[in-house]
Amino acid sequence: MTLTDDEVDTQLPDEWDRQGDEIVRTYEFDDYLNGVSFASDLAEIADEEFHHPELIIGFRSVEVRLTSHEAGGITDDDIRLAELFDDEY
Ligand SMILES: C[C@H](O)[C@H](O)[C@H]1CNC2=NC(N)=NC(=O)C2=N1
Repeated sequence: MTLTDDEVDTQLPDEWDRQGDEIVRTYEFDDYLNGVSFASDLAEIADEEFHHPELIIGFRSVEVRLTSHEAGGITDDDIRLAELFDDEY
């Protein structure tokens, strides 16, 4: 279920980092409300996919953290969501 370290390294989209059992990207915006709107867009995608990130909304940024809680690590679901989120940005 969880990906191997090599699989994570090769499948992780370019702008994302691995931090332990999570993959992380921080998206930057020109103003606060654009970030909030983007976070809301991601929430819609997450609900459709039934796989939910942690979203940290900053002044002009949205930090996105993905992990697969039930599997206890990083899975294909996390990689898929990262790609869908990048398409939304
Ligand atoms: C019951 C469990 O919460 C659900 O199966 C889904 C909901 N969204 C989820 N989101 C994430 N990130 N990991 C999960 O394991 C997960 N499980």
